[in-house]
This record gives sequence, C-alpha cells and structure tokens, in this order.
Amino acid sequence: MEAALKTYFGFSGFRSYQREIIQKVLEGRDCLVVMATGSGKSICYQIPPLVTKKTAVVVSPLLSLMQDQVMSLKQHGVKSEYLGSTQTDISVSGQAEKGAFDVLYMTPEKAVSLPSRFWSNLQAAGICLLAVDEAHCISEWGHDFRTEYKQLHMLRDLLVGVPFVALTATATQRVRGDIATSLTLRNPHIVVGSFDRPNLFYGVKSCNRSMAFINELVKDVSKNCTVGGSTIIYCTTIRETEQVHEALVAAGIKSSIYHGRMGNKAREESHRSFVRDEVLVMVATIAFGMGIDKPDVRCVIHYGCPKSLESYYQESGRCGRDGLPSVCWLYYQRSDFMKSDFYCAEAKSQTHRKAIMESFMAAQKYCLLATCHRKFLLQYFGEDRTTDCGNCENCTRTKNERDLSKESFLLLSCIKSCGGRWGLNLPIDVLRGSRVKKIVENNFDKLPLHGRGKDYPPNWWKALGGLLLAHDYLKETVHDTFRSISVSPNGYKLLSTADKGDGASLFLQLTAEMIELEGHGGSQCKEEGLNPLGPSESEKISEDELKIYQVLLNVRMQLAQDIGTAPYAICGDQTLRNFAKFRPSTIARLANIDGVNQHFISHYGSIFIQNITQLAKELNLPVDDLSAVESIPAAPKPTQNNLPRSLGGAKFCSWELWQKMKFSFQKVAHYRRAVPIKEKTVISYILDAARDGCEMDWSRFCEEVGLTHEIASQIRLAITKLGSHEKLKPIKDELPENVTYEMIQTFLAIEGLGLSDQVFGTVPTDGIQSKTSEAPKTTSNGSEVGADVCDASPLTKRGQTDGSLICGDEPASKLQKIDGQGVNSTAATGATEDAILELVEGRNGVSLEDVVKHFNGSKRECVVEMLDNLEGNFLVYKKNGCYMIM
Ligand SMILES: Nc1ncnc2c1ncn2[C@@H]1O[C@H](COP(=O)(O)OP(=O)(O)OP(=O)(O)O)[C@@H](O)[C@H]1O
Repeated sequence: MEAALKTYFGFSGFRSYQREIIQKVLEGRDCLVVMATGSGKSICYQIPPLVTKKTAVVVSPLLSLMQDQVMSLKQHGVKSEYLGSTQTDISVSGQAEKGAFDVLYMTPEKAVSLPSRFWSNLQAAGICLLAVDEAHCISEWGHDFRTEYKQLHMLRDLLVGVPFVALTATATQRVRGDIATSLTLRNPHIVVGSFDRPNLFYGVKSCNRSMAFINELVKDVSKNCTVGGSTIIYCTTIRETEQVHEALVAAGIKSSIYHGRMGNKAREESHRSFVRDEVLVMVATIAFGMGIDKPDVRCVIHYGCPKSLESYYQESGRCGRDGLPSVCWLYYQRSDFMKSDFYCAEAKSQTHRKAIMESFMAAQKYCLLATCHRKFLLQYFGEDRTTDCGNCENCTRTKNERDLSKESFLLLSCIKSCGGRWGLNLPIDVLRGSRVKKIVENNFDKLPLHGRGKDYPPNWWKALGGLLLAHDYLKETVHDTFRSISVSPNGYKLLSTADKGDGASLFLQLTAEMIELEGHGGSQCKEEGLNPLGPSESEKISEDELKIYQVLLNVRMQLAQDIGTAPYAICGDQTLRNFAKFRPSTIARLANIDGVNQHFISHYGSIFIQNITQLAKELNLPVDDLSAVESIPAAPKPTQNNLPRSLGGAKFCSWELWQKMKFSFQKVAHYRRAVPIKEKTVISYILDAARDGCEMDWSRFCEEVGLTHEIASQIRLAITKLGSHEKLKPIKDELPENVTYEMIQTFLAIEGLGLSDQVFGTVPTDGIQSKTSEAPKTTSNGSEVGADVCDASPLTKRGQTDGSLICGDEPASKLQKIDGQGVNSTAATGATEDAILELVEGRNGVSLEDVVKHFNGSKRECVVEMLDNLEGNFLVYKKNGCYMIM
C-alpha cells in the first residue's frame, strides 16, 4: 500500500484513517467514511485498485469533478476514465467493462442505467470496490439531496461480494443512518474523522453589498493574487456574480465566471481556465459547489450568507486542500436571512423542507456569532470542541466584551411581553418605539418597554438577539418557513434575577457588526487584506528561494500547457516550495521529497533538476540541503500498474520479479526453484510480457542483455542485408560471435513495439552510450566507476540495480559492478546495489554507518552513491536516518 502511495501519488505516509479504510476494503468490508473536506478520502478508493489490479468504480455527482480527478490521476500514471453525458470517447464504456481502468468514475444516472451485462463483464474482469462519493446526496437530510442517489442500492444485487464504500465530508448522525440504510451497507466499518481543517482561517463580516464594498473587495482580492494561489468568490445570485466579475476584470484581475445560466461549454471553459491557472479568480454561484478539486485555492470568499452550514463547510472546504494556510471569508448582509422561502421552494418533501430551514438557520447563526467560528462549526457536526481555535476572526480580533445585561433584559422582556409568537423584528420595532399597524393592533405600543431601545439601531438589536440565541437565552422555533423567537428556560432564569432587583451582570463578546454600528469599526474589509496571518514559520522561505519557487511555478505552468493539463496535476505548490528550499540536485534527492511520484520522476525529473541546479548556481545557493533531506520522508518501491490480465503466471511472475523487484535474470531464474530455469527462458518470458503491454525499463534490460547501441546498429544492418527477420539463425550468422540470440530477440521486440527510436535513438541512447563508449573503469578503480554512476541519467541508473554495469560490448554478467575492489573481493565485502538491497531487506532499517561498516572493503562515497541510486529508483527510502526497503 505504501509503495503504491509513493509511486503513484508521491506521498510517503498515509494520513489518519486512510490505511485503516483501505485495509478494510481489501478485506471486502463495506465502509462508511465521514471525513473532513480535503482530508484525503479519495486515496481510500484510489489505492485498492492499484494494489489488487482490479477496477474501482466511483459514483460521483458532478461531471466537472470527475473530469478533474481523471486528469489528475492520469498525471499520476493511474489509468482512469469517466462515464457520463459529456464523455465523447465512445470506446470508454467498452474498455471499462473489460477492466481496462484502475479507477472508473460515473454519474449516479449512468450507474443505474448501465445494462447488467456491463456489470457482469466488469465483475468478470475484476472490480475491487464501488465507492459512492459525496454520499450525503442520498439523504433528504443532506444538503444536496439527489434522487438518483436513492437508486444506487440497485447495484448491490448486481455486484455481489463487492465492497461498497460511502464517503462524505458532511453527514450528521441522521444523514449517516440514511446513507447506510439506503445503500444497504452490511456491517459497515464506520469512520468518522474530525471535521476540523486546521489550516483554514475563518472570518465573517457584515457588509452592505454596495459598489463601494465590491471595489474594496476587489482591492483585497488583487492583493491576495500577488501573493499567489487562486481565489473563489461564491455569490448567491447570478446578478451579483456578474457584478463582482465585472469589477475584477475592470481592475485588471484575470478572472472567470461560472453560473447556471451559462451554457455547458462556457462553464467547462471557465472551469478549465481556472484549474489550469490561466485565471486567478473564479466568481461563481453555488453551481460551482462541490465541483472543484484544485488543491491550491488560497482564499474562498462567500459574498452572501450560504444556504446552509453544510454547504458553507463544503464550499469553504475547497480552500487549502493541499494543507497550506488559507483563508475563508464570509460577507453577509441581514437581508440574506430573508431567503428561507426561496431555498425551501426546492424542497421535495416536508422533511426536506424542515431540513433546509434548520441548516439555513445554522448558517445564520454562524454569521452572527461573536465567539469562535471553528468551535461552532465543529459542534454543529457533532464534534466536542471546548477550546477556542485562535485561528478565526472572532478569536484573533481584539476582544470586546461588555456587560450587556441591561440591553439583554430589555430585549428578553420585550420578547416575553409580545408573547413569543414573532420573529425578532417585531419586538425590536416595539423597543424602538414603532407604531406600525401590527404593533398598534396588538396593543404593543402600550407596553412600558415601548420606545426604550432607541439608543441602538435595529441591526444592533438583531445582533444582540443573535448572541442571546447563541448563548441559549432565546430559542427559535420553526413552523414551516416561519420562525418565532421566544425566551428559553435559561432566559427566564436570567430575567428572574432582574425581577428580584439583583440583576446579574451578563458579559458578552460584541459581534463585529455591533462594534461597527456603535461607530468603532473600520472599513468593511479588513485592513490587513484577506490574509490576516501571513505565512507560518515553517512556510517562510528566503527571498532567493522565493525567486527559485517563482521560476519553478513557470516551469510547471509551461509543462502543463505543453501537455494540456493543470499545473497542480504535475505536482503541488508545497512540493515546488520544497524544491526551492532544499534544491535537490540528483534524482535520488528529488524522489525523496514528498509529493514526488514515479511518473513525475520519469517525465519531469531531469527538467526540474536542471532548473534547480542552474538557479542555485546563479544565486550562489548550495544544493542538497542535507538537513532537509533527512527531514523529508521518502519513497517506496514502484508497483506495476498496467498489467495485462491475460499474461500467463510464469511469464508474469518473471516479469514482475525483474521489473518490479529489480532482480537480475539470473536471480529470477533461481527464484524459489529447486531446478532453476534457463536465463534465456527468463528473457523470452519478460519479452513476451513486454509485447503484452507490460511496462519495461528497456535501458536496464538492454544493459543486462548486453545490447549496446553499436550492436543494435549491427543487427539492423544484418536484417536490412537479409531483407527478413523471420528466422533468427540467418541473422545470427551474419553477426559477430559476441552477438547473442537474446540480443537479437530483444532488438526485435523493441522494433516490434515501435520503440527503437526511443531506446536506441535520442534519450536512452545517451544512457546506453555513455556507458558503452566510455573506457571501462570498473575493475581496478571502483571509485571512478562510482563517479560515473552518480552522474548517470535516471535511465542509466535504473540499469544498475542488480549491481551490473555494461562496459563496452561486454555482457553485463562479466562485469559485476564493484566499487573499489577486484571482482573477486565483491562477494566478501564489496558493495553492489544488489548486495546493499539484500542487506537493507534483511533488516528493519539500517543506517548509512551500518551499511558502510558492512561493506568494509568499499569506499564510503561509493556506498553513498549506490544508496542514492536505490533511493532514486524507489527501491529504498530513508526514515529517521535509516534506510528501509520499499
Ligand atoms: N497521505 C497523503 N499525504 C499527503 N497528501 C495527501 C494524502 N492523501 C491525500 N492528500 C492530498 O490531500 C488533498 C485532498 O485530498 P482529497 O481530494 O482526497 O480530499 P477529500 O477528502 O476527498 O475532500 P473533499 O471531501 O473536499 O472532496 C489532495 O491534494 C491530496 O493529494
């Protein structure tokens, strides 16, 4: 599992619960996973197919989300596709049912409409799980109820024995129950993680939504953009979306717009330009809700109170998914709270309507809070959080607590005197001395309290009402869409102290709105801009490092444009920051950095190393900061993914030992056999696997077979001369004696796969040639060979994992790689990569000193180089200063 995690995703360790969930799924157990937004739920269904080589089917509600995930997975070397209305490739479905994909996404509509034949075929090919992402959509109590989700249980009968995994970030106890029942989960393993997103700062402000406010907001967003990272601004109406977008464009900020009245194509284009960093800001309605998986969104702004606290959590959860500090701001205006009818209009049942009302009220409460926002959010989701977070607007702004007992007694008494049948507005109007019809008709203008609250504006009283609700002195009752406020038992207790004349003091924290209304507030947007905290200590990098980081951002952007993907799909911002900070100069050092996967190493490794070393030189900075390398956890051994499922056992096994375990032909031939098979049989097995589509390290293969660039040219010439390559013997007879059948077979296999140019042409030729054309310095002066090894390209290095080097035209087996000793001494004390691997494998963590001591006949630098090579090739990794086997 760890190997797949590092190889495909570049991560060196699982986050909380991931391992446990994957383990359960592999055991065939149903799971119900409730974990925070951005906590890494996807890995839970993405790793099992890579381990089992069977397809994982993922039901997901949004096409845009699926498309992003497919794009990202492809960049990680994971075979992935989606089925849904926007899929234009008609062959995908056919390939999918043959099990061609590791991860197959589909909409719920698609999942329930596919013929049963599709499912039986896929099951025959191999299916390791069915994941239902955003599973809260199943429940009417969830904030995004989707009727099609209710039909997913139909798949249960079609997929006998397949574990179902339901995943969501937002599910109260009631929603969890609905999910388990609706999907008929069987004895599910339930994981409920913390909802906390510690890297997110939560801020709330009241605003008036004037053009002046929008302009101020634009200024703040613009400041934020210069710091880097993307911003999403969620608006509650299409008109506001357009207004804010226009203001951003007028200010010269690259931004996109996204709302439900735009056509599919325009929306897709908008989405695409945002994920590819062509624009920095996305202004959207909640139509953009769950559909964004971009890890480097640094700021999410809600311009208006969201329709529910669940959707707020979900939408603000798009922020800082890579774990870096990020900010979430919510700007509300009191008129937002009048929208309950509008939201309830979409109710599909009475229960649904009640659920909509309840969660809308929770969102309001969140807006009006004077205490810790995070605590409130977490408590809403049932998490017992007693301490304030210190990382939200209310925790960080200067405390403004005051004895509000007098005002509170007034408001509570007025609400009580009005009979507790109204909302907050009427009693407040009474306090402020209004004589509107409703007040006069009910004789409330005769109350002694009438007109006693003129010192404060209505919104101040409303804010106080919000505080008293939050502190449980008032209670709110919902009747359909109408809400009434009455005094709670706690409130009566408080009032009774006033009646007795010994009125208790009531110290409450004033909300930002109250302070502003009292005339002490500053501008509506924060003076510090949107980011009140700045980078944390560990986040800080020097000015020079920042320069490198910015160049690397451009390199990544260019690469992404060239291959038509999103920059984040290549690697994350944090990974680039670590490159800038630690400046790895070798593939091994690069591979050691978190977030670097095998696909990255093989496709972009050398480009980044080139840039990093060049920039470090220009800026006079050292490379390979050793303390950093120690501190960054590292890498597991690669797992092969594209396994043809038709390949016979012996062939597959030989290929797996050679390619995955990096065994030599000889070692494969002897592996667990009383009577070893012939090496030439091993070679032909592996070549068959390659023809069958298995991934191959051709550079290493050629080295081991002894097929050099020169020999390849000779073979090509011989074939041209003969005009045929049907029979091997005539070709062999045309060639010098040292050219073996195995070399010819290898050459023909490479030709047959159309890889000649790649293997013998540009890039790999360098790798092979550099080894073949240089004088063999191996036998007498190993340290020089060591130096060659260090400088070799990744392709060349991979060829050395069994300890062999090709020198000249000599077959590899004759030139066992040594490092300072003669061939004869190698077995005793000389280090080879193979021997080091064996040593590491046999122990649970071995330090560099131990390895050096063990190979006491070898030079320390050579051992270090070999270990570096092994790290770069994802065969060993370093943890707490010890080398471990992947
Ligand atoms: N073990 C890990 N180590 C480091 N990063 C990880 C790990 N697992 C996941 N991540 C990263 O965390 C981020 C969020 O992961 P993911 O998209 O799976 O979140 P999620 O739980 O599905 O969130 P949401 O509910 O919001 O969709 C991604 O950028 C992912 O690459």
